[in-house]
Formats: sequence, structure tokens, C-alpha cells
Amino acid sequence: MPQRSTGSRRGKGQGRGQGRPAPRRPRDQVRRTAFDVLQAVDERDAYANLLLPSLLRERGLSGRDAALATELTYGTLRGRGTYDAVLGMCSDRPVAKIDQPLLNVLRLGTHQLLGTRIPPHAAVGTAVDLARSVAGPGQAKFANAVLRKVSARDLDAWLAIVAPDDETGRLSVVHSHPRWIVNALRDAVGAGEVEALLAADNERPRVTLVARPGRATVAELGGDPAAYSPYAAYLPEGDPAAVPAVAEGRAAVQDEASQLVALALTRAELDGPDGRWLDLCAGPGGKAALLSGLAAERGAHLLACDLQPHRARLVRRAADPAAAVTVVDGTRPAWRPGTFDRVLADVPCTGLGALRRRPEARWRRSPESIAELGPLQRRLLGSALEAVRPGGVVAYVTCSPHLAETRVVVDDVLRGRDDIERLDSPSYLEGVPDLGEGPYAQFWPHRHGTDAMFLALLRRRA
Ligand SMILES: C[S@@+](CC[C@H](N)C(=O)[O-])C[C@H]1O[C@@H](n2cnc3c(N)ncnc32)[C@H](O)[C@@H]1O
Repeated sequence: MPQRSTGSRRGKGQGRGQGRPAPRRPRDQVRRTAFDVLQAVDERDAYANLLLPSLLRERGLSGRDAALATELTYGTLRGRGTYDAVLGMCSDRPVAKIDQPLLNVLRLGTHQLLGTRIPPHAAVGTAVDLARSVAGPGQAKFANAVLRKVSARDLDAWLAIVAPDDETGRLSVVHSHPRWIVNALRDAVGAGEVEALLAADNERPRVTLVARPGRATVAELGGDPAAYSPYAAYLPEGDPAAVPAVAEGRAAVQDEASQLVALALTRAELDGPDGRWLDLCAGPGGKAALLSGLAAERGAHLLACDLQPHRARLVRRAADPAAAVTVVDGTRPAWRPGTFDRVLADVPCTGLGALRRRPEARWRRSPESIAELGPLQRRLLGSALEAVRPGGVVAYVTCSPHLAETRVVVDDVLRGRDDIERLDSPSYLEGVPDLGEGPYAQFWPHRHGTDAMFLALLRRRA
């Protein structure tokens, strides 16, 4: 079920009695900003985690206003499946027939009513104002009628009414995930844990920082040292950019499992040289920053690649200055086979393991996305295995636990090959419990408090 915010009780910018707004400036900037992000996500595939911070800056929203806009945006994106089911009961038009802008206003209003402690009169009043400004007076009346019906019950009471009887349907509506994702996650984690996983996907993730090796220390990060990564700390509250090491690029926000899968690659023992490391899909550079720092400490050298020039530029900014960064199609590499001692293939994937941080991915992705990504994932893994020398190690990584992106890809690529050994990945993540029985390792939000990262460590036989 969408997480109920413990945040603001106030109805921000209720507007009534506050005098006339300045011309051309929406009077409720907080909700207008959340609405604009919701629209951009739907209309032009924007990423909320990139667009929202820039809109907040542009509109001068900070402190409690920025926190409320963030809560409303993410809460509405997360809860959309649940809220649409409720709206379907409260509207005389099918949800699919409601125009997009008005539907997003209704979702935003429903989130405030069912997922926050904002007083109902403020939630409805501000939504009606917003409906008037984006869809006209007639639609404002409709929004008022619908949201008044929504406000008649709390979330639990609505769920008792709208949740379907079949288990997949119930999980889908109660935890606001499309059915196909419920099924895929059940296949990956098992029926006994899928509900805990879906619930964890709707929690706000704690902010985890990484102290980039050789450039910052965990003590500088200020928070509690993290449970598993020796380079991580949990930020208790506040803006990560206020941490000096983050502002200076010596530290960054990075999920702990993202750190650990890169670390596991560096921990696999090698026979022979260990000087040449490759990050095949490096953009925007989180793992390359960690690997390049460790490489520099060990006298090794990292080459970090990405297909996209703008992503490669982000890698350049994040990585240790000693690393080489280049634009390369990893499926048609420029190096000779067997050049590298360690290779990371952190391939493009659906991102279904990071739904806490990118809630819109669940609505944007489809089973077709899995089918579309599969050939590229296989080619990149094949290319990584070609790039590593006999005796060297490849880490195949996804930020998705979907079986068709994880073990099925690895098993397909290795089928019929006897030159590759599967290493026991969990044993390179000592101290992290419950990663599975091996040889692959799977992190889970509900078990580890991390993204659902997948790791396969593969050695090319000497
Ligand atoms: C999952 S992201 C990598 C995340 C990165 N390792 C990090 O930790 O920040 C996948 C990356 O692969 C890149 N990519 C896609 N196709 C590629 C190709 N054919 N060759 C190299 N990179 C590719 C994408 O541009 C994207 O930046």
C-alpha cells in the first residue's frame, strides 16, 4: 500500500484569503511543481529524479516547500496504481477516458487525501484550483465531485473495496505495481516474500553516501557507517550536497548494493597480472568512480566506456583523474580480445530493482522492454567475456531482479561454453546475509535495504 507520509500536516498554499497572486505565477507553486513533473513523466518520458530538483531550483522552492513538493511527486508516482483503482470507483468516467492533465490532478489530490496528513479540505481545495488552472472551470467541478467521494473513506477502507479477489490483482492494487511486475517479482523472490518486497518498493529509501576511495573517508560523510560497504554511510537527514565531500565530488550518493557489486569484482582473486580494468557501460559513473579509486590504490588502471557521449562526460566528472574515459559501443569494442584482467558489465536494464528511487519506471516499463533489452544484454556480456584475459574475471550486473535480465541472460550466454567458470558471488560479499544460494548474488530492498542489484561473477578459465 502506498506509504502514508508522516510529513507536513499543513495544506500548503491553500490560497483562500491569501490575496491575489502575482500575475502569471501559479499561486500554489508546490503542487504546481509536483503536477508539472507528473505531466512531464507521462508526456515526454522525463525522469522525476532529474526534473524535480531542477524545477525546485528554478522556482526557488527550498526547505519545507521543496520537501512537500518532493513528497507529493514521489508519493503520487508510487501510489498511482492504487489511486487509479480508487478514482475508478469515484468517477462516472472510466479512468482511461479522463484527460491526462486532469487525471494527474486527481491522482495528486487522491495522494494527499489517502497518503498524507494534509487536511481533506486543503487537499480538495488545492486540487480543484489546480484543475481549474490546467483544465478549466468545468473540469474543476468534476474534480471537486470526484475528490469529495475519495475523501469519504481512508486508504484501508478503500483498499477493502477496490482490491480484487485474486492474489496477483490484490497485490497489484494494494501495493501499486502493474500485474506483470507482481508476477515477475514473485518468480524472482518467491511467493512467500513478494508482498514484503512490493511494500519495500514503496518506502522512501534512506540516503546512502559513498566515500570515493583515496579521495574521502567514511568519517567525513557524517552519518552512521553503513551495514555492509566499508565505503558507505547513511545520511540521517538533510541535503547530501551540504556534505562538503559530496559538494567537492570526493563523495556521492550511491546505493550500497551498487557499491558492493563493484567491490566484489575487485575482491575476486586473480592468477597473474592485475593492472587493466574495464568498465564497459560506465555512465553516469557511480561504479567507475569507486573502481577507479581502488584501481589507483592498487597500481591498476581503469578504462571506463559508454555509448553515449553525455553519459561519458558524467563519468569523466565522477571518476578518479587517472582513469581513462571514452565513448565506445561496447558491443563493437576497439581493444583486442583478452586485454583486461577485470571487467564490469553493468548493462542497461529495466531498473525494476530501483523502484524506490525511480517510481515511474514501473508504469513506463512493459514486458516488451524486457524483450527489447535482452539481445543487448547478451551482446554486452559476450563482449565482456571476450575482453577479459584467460584467468580474468567479469562481473555481470543489473539493477533489476527480473529473471529474464539476470540468470537467464547469463545462462544463455554461457550455454555450450566450457571456458567460463561461475564464481560463488555471495562469498565475495562477506558479511552480507541472504544473497541467495549462489553462484549468483541478488540484493533485495526488503532484506538489505538496498536496490535489488544482481551480480554474476564469471572467470574465464586459464
Ligand atoms: C546501467 S547503466 C550503467 C550504470 C553505471 N555503471 C554506474 O554505476 O553509474 C548502463 C549504461 O550503459 C550504456 N550503454 C548502453 N548501450 C551501450 C553499449 N552498446 N556500449 C556501451 N555502453 C552502453 C548506457 O548509456 C548507460 O549509461
